[in-house]
Amino acid sequence: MILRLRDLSVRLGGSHILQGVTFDVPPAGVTALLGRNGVGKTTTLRAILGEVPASGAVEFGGEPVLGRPTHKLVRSGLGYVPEDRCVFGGLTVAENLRLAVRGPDPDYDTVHELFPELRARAGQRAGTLSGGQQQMVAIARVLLNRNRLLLVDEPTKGLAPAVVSSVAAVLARVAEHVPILLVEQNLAVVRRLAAGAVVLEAGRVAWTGTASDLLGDAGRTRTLLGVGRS
Ligand SMILES: Nc1ncnc2c1ncn2[C@@H]1O[C@H](COP(=O)(O)OP(=O)(O)OP(=O)(O)O)[C@@H](O)[C@H]1O
Repeated sequence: MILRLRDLSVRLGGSHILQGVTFDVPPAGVTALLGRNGVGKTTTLRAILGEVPASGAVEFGGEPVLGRPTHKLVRSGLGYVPEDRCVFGGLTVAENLRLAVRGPDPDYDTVHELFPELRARAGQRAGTLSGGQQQMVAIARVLLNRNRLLLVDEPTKGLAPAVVSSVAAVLARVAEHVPILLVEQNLAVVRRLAAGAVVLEAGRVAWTGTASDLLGDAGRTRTLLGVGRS
């Protein structure tokens, strides 16, 4: 397993947000982290990254990492694509990418192959890009560096269907080389990308299994996620 969470608990603002989250992420493919709004998916990613104080245990690549500073985790190969994308709107696409480079040998080949449009728009200010193009910048940024795991938070949120499909296609290609823990509300995207699924409910793991077992059972999907088949 590339990532193991054991009894992860987070208290924020007087609320017990994560109440003992335990699951594993295998070293290949996409694992979906699912659940209704507000169950603690983003908080789980942020706790793994050390962005919020947490108790319990997190093992990344076999090493205990809970409490390690975020920048050290990122440097050790944990890539994060946050939900709000966090591109620097006043800087160009090329500058946004350059700022993300960590090592001496950034992988621009992969980035240019996956995102030819970003090369064409290298001089455009990122703030003037569409939401989908900004998401591409956010994903491209982590791919410049070698990662052992990517945490990707709702990459298709707010995007038009055709753009959702291109983001999913890019993530499918990325997942051929690096495992992804993916928070995603769009179940068609989950069905297309994810092998495993972990469902949170009120700060706990309510279900784990294969994505096809989850999504192939309309009753289970409705009970756990509050939605019908998409
Ligand atoms: N810094 C904070 N202080 C207090 N409460 C917080 C804080 N951050 C998150 N929460 C609360 O923790 C709960 C879980 O939030 P989180 O963003 O992890 O949920 P989520 O499953 O990612 O939701 P969504 O699908 O809506 O993005 C929510 O009730 C949220 O309001």
